[in-house]
Amino acid sequence: MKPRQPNILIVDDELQNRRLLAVLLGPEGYLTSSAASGEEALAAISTVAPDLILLDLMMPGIDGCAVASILKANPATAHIPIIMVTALVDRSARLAGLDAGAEEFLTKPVDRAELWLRVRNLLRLKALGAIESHSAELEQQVQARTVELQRFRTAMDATADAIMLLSHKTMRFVEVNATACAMLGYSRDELFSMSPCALDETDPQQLAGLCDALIALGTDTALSTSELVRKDGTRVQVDIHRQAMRSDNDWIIVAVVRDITARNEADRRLHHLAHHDPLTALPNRMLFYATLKKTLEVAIDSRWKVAVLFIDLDHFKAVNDTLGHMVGDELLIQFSERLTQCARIRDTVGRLGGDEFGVILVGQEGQQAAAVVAGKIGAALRAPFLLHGHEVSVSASIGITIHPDDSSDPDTLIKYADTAMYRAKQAGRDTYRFFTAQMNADALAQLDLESALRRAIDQEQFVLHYQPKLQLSDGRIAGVEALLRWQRPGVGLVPPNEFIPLLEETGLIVRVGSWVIAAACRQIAEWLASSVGAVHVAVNVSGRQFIDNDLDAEIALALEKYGVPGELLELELTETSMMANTERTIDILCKLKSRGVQISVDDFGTGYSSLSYLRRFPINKLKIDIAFIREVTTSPDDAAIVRAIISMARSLKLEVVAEGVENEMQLNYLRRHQCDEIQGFYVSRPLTAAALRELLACPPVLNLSEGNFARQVLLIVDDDALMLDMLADVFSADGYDILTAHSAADGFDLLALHDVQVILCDQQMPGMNGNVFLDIVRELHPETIRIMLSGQSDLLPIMGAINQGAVYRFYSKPWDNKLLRDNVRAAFQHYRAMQAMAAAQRALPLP
Ligand SMILES: Nc1nc2c(ncn2[C@@H]2O[C@H](COP(=O)(O)OP(=O)(O)OP(=O)(O)O)[C@@H](O)[C@H]2O)c(=O)[nH]1
Repeated sequence: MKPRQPNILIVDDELQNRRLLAVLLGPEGYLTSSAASGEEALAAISTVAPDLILLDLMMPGIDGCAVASILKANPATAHIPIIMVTALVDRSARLAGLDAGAEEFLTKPVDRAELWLRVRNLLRLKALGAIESHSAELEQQVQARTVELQRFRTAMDATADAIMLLSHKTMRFVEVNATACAMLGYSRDELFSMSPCALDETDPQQLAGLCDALIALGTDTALSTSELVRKDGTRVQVDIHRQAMRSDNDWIIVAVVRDITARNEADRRLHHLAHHDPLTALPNRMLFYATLKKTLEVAIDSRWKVAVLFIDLDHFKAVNDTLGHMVGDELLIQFSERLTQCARIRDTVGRLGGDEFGVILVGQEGQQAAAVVAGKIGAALRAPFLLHGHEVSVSASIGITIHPDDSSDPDTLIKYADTAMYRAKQAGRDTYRFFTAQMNADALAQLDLESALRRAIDQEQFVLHYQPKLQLSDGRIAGVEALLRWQRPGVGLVPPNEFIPLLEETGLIVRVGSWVIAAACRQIAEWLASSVGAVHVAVNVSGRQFIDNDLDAEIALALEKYGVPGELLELELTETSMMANTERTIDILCKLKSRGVQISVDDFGTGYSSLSYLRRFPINKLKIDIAFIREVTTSPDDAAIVRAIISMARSLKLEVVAEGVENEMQLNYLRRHQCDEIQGFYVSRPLTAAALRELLACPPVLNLSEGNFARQVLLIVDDDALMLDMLADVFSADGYDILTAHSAADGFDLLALHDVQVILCDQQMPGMNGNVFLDIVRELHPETIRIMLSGQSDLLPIMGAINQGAVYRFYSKPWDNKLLRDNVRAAFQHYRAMQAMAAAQRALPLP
């Protein structure tokens, strides 16, 4: 290649000089151009930069020094060598030229040889400088590239994904990052030297095909999920993004490889969590349902039977309430383990929610197998559970449905099993029930009843009936309890036990409860304004009314609306509803009490209340549950409970009302034991408002025999009528009220009716003998003095009775009249002494 001819710019204001210099340089192979002034020179240089400038020092306008200064100050022109040409010989002019940046000087007239020499040398020097700066530039570029490469490597190595660059031409890796080495267990060099096919067990042809497809894709990325083999033979699951990139005359396949083991594991765990119950690890309702659906599909094809067991723990809430949720949780865990052991491997056990579990049984037998498993579950629960140091026994109620007998639809089967479980609960729990068509009909009837109840609320089909309560101190009506009745169109009056549980269950009780409060207040106001006057009305409130409603505000509103004083309204709530939400209930009750509203605890004795617990509630009354009143005159246990409740109420300064009193015996017994009020059929059945008005206008006169301790009442019990007469004769002169009974049963009735103090009883009686009778009397009427008369020589049973405290004295027949009379007199004295002592103790202040 021919070297480029250097281009020299001659700047001089004298044409002669310019021509001369051009002539001198031409033969040496230089190209020349010229400028007649400094301004012209600067303009020319800005267009084409010359390789060298011959610059006249003295010029009009911009002189040589100024031109040199301008050029050297500009980085684009600073490298152009300048030879200053001057006629001046003085030193100061040369220095000014050098200061301005000129490299050389030539003196006019110019010597040809000197000119060539200077020009050549300067051009050489310039070329040398250019090379140096070029190589410095190259060096800089290489350094920058190295830094860039290093940065790229570092970035690649710092990437969590493996990055592998594959040459299409050589089918070898040309670059891999540290993550790739760590992921696969190979060093960089090992990866460079091996075939990529070894990593995913493809063959070279497959790999080539893959690369060709990528190249055809252009700039698009392809994603695939695959498994790579590590150096140690283990496998790693990966997502690979691949892209082909042009590189000179080759293609580089860039593969970004992500280890998805952790993600797959997280997906698996998430899937497990979504389908399993975290507490017991059993399939949850969703998976249980899906499994049942699949099982049914297979069963329909293969004519198998499928049984669904719906299992609900009995009284599980009590475990939570008494021992806490942690213990409840532990019970659910241990229960699920026992349940799983009752099923076979092919069966499915799941937790449907709360304390509800399900089992799917598949097989030929259906009903039989289901009964066996239900029995096994019942048996597995017999052994108590040890829960955080507490021994707890539980049972379960189980409902069973069978495909194809009951249904082949998963939803329906579960629903029917639930219905059957409910029946098992109703049958007393700890048992199982198969679903029957009747249950279905009942369930539908239940639904029907529910919608009828909703209509009843909207159409105000409810009425209140009123049952009076009698004050035992004076026999007057103390107040009434308002009882809800449903006048169902086309049906008549529906008994409360047929609809109140459903009102509770559906939550409708809150709306109905509000209606009851308003209706009771309206009725009180109506009576107040009439001749009837003030009547205390008690209404029942459900626990849900405390939770779902602002009960205090609601009652305040009703009292105000009807202008009723709070004192005439009483709320009855059960122990169980008080226990449910203690703090809120106490708060609301305190507010109500401050309005004068009376509070009584209904069905007392059936819940779990303790004395200390009761003290926290602002209550006025306890209502003893009917269950204890029914046999209060014959059952020592019931009598003991009733007496204990009355004495507890006394100590807490609460009034006591007995529910369900049906006869005179119960009335007298309760009266003698200081019960304040009674309610029950013996007083009156529940009445309509109109009937009650009549009753209040003309109150019943009840026979309330006077409790007079001055009277001395002696009860003589003997099945032999002659003996009875003889004994009555013996005491006729002693001034006692003598009662005679021919049997133990008669004796109980008389004891309930009268304030008997001393009992004389024959030992040998048909039915209940004297020993048993007096033993029961000891518990029913512990204050009585009991004397046994016996014609038998066997003293053992009598001694036993004396030792147990049932018998105070014993006499054998025939008796000595005087001795017997003396002893009976002593017995009455003993009775009086005991009563005086008990009264003195009662008078002591409470500890
Ligand atoms: N500890 C605990 N309790 C739960 C859990 N899930 C629900 N419960 C409670 O389980 C109880 C279920 O009560 P129910 O089945 O309605 O009533 P029950 O006391 O078992 O009475 P019956 O079923 O009528 O015999 C409720 O008190 C729930 O608060 C749980 O995961 N852990």
